[in-house]
Amino acid sequence: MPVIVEKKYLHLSKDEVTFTTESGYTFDELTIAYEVYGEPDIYKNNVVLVLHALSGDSHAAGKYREDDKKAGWWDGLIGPGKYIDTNEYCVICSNVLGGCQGTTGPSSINPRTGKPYAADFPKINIRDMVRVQKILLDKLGISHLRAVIGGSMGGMQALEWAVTYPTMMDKTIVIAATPALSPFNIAFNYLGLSAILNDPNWNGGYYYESGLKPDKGLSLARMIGMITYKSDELFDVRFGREKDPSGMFQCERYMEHHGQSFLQRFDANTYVYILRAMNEHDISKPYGSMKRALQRIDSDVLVIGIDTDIIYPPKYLKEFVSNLNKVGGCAVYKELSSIQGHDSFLVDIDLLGPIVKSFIQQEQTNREAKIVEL
Ligand SMILES: CC(=O)SCCNC(=O)CCNC(=O)[C@H](O)C(C)(C)COP(=O)(O)OP(=O)(O)OC[C@H]1O[C@@H](n2cnc3c(N)ncnc32)[C@H](O)[C@@H]1OP(=O)(O)O
Ligand SMILES: N[C@@H](CCO)C(=O)O
Repeated sequence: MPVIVEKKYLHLSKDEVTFTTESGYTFDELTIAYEVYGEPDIYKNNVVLVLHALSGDSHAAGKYREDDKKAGWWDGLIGPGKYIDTNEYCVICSNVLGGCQGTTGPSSINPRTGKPYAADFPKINIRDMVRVQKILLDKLGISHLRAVIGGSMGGMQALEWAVTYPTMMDKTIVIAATPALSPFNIAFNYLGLSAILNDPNWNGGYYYESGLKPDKGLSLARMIGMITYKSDELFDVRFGREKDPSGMFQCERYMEHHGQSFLQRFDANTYVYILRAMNEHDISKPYGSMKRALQRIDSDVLVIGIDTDIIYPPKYLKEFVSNLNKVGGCAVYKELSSIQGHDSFLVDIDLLGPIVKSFIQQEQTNREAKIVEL
């Protein structure tokens, strides 16, 4: 029997919104889409905040209806008796600011114009996303987190959480992400951005009312992204050089499928805003140096790399762990060995799950003892 879950919305009206982006825009209204799995304990001390990646959403686990074709994107990890056991923990996941799955984003109606924000949506960054999640937790009365966890852009948010609100969580789990986005990733993102921005229907982002969407650009951007989330070995094993009856390579069909199906669930403006937010990701920015940013981290940190990840190679993740420990942090590195590439964290749940489970359950390091040791 699937766990039936409900998507909820926190709507903040003009009188209630106090959120200003780092770029200086104050929203007149804000909606945050979120889901909750499990129950908070009486002290609300068992909450795990899950942060989604680029194309994810608040639907991390369960099904909305029994006959849904698919469950949430981390359903293998989260649920009763699963690695993040919702009999023990209360898991919360929300759609990011700028998203297109219920939280205010470029396709939402701008109350100042009565039309979608489109390119009038303000510039956002990963810290803005995190500050909006903090508003949600405040409204839910949650002031302490057992853990924050996320992969890829979710890992960037987890890091920002650890630096921005360092005493709020016991544990931070960062999967396949780095403290600042690498130039290699920025270059790949440039291809995705170029695909959308050069689509004849782009119209500077103001395409909602024309009925003509920049679908070609968005599907090309997704296909470019998909290659970076996989691995050479995976494609070799899965598709080889096989063709379908029409003469198309299976790997080409696969790309085509993902490019087309993305159009059913994603908005081109959200893609552009989120890629730009990822490009700016750098936890050191508000603090003047990486060392100062790392010194703020107070939680135990688990960093998980993937040996075949071409966009977040393990060497950067190990370097981050080493730098954090050098400034008195308490970080460990674990690696998944998988042919799945970057997407391993979404696919290899039985490799990832035991590592996550034991880390969340472990006692938090005694920080006072640590300070004395230093
Ligand atoms: C952390 C986050 O929040 S991310 C949110 C989750 N992300 C997504 O849902 C994004 C879309 N999905 C994906 O990227 C992947 O499905 C993952 C990463 C979630 C899982 O990866 P995998 O289990 O390897 O799935 P895979 O990459 O094979 O994709 C399966 C799809 O490809 C299709 N497919 C597989 N082989 C072929 C082929 N030769 N030709 C055409 N289509 C193919 C399948 O029919 C299936 O289609 P469907 O998704 O429409 O049902
Ligand atoms: N494949 C995942 C991870 C990207 O980093 C996604 O689409 O969000």
